[in-house]
Amino acid sequence: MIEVIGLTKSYGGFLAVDDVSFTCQPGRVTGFLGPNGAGKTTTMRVMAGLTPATRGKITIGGLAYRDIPNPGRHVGVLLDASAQHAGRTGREVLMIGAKTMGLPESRVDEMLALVSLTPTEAKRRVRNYSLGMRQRLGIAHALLGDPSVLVLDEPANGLDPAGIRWMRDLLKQYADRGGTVLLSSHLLNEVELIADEMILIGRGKIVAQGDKKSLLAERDGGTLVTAVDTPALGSALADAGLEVTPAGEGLMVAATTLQVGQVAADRQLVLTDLRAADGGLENLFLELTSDTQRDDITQGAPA
Ligand SMILES: Nc1ncnc2c1ncn2[C@@H]1O[C@H](COP(=O)(O)OP(=O)(O)OP(=O)(O)O)[C@@H](O)[C@H]1O
Repeated sequence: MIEVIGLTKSYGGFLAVDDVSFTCQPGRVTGFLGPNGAGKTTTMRVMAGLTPATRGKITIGGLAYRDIPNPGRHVGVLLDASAQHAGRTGREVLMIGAKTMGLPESRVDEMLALVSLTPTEAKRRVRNYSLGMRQRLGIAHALLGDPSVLVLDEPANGLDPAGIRWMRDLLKQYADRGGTVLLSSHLLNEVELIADEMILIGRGKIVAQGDKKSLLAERDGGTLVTAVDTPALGSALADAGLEVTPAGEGLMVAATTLQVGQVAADRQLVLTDLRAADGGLENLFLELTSDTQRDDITQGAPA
């Protein structure tokens, strides 16, 4: 379990992360979402002991990262896939990791196979890797010590659609086996299918958090409906006391799909479309972060 407790990180007078608290549970994939510069990487850097917190703390399994013995055996971290030594081969990168953690060479081969880096690719120097290959190598490195917690910053960056699906399946299976996963992204649709829990951050502050279903359910979505005779349906819905507004070809109704379908059935009106207007997570994300976007450069300048 990862616990972030009242984390604040300032650079000079600039607050990059402002009193952030959340928990990542075992068996769940937690998506850490926010626009560019929201504070995701900063939070993860504190998590991995790379930068000290100004206030508050982060514990993993009850301990600060720096206090975990042989941390790679407990926490797999991928913060910047391009941060590897460019002159080393992929295999060498993993071999050094394995030696540091006291793992056998066979573990390196297992991980290379897991992330689909071929023996020929593994012998190539990292400087000649594509971004997608670097991400795969980074994921292999994070998984090397068979940790129970994974912290991944923008792991889908540079992966092609098949690669994104592969990663999604890998992380889901990892969580299904009881692992804790925290992954960040500034692109919602990338994590929408992976994450069970969502932490939305904007301008260093958490703007929403919870499981994906309840985040969506909290919204006053309404129903989008279209009929063969849409004007007749509009009158029927208004007669039933429901609030109706035109929306494209159809109508937006402040009611559930069941209520709308019932009115249509009572009047024997044929529907061509009936769906909950949840707006998708992308809209939720834009809505929740709209007033926390870094569009004010005078506030965005670190001291
Ligand atoms: N070492 C530093 N010194 C000064 N400011 C910093 C430093 N590191 C990060 N910041 C600032 O803190 C803010 C948050 O940055 P961070 O990298 O955590 O954002 P992010 O959410 O990961 O964004 P992105 O999606 O673009 O990666 C930014 O305004 C950034 O410029």
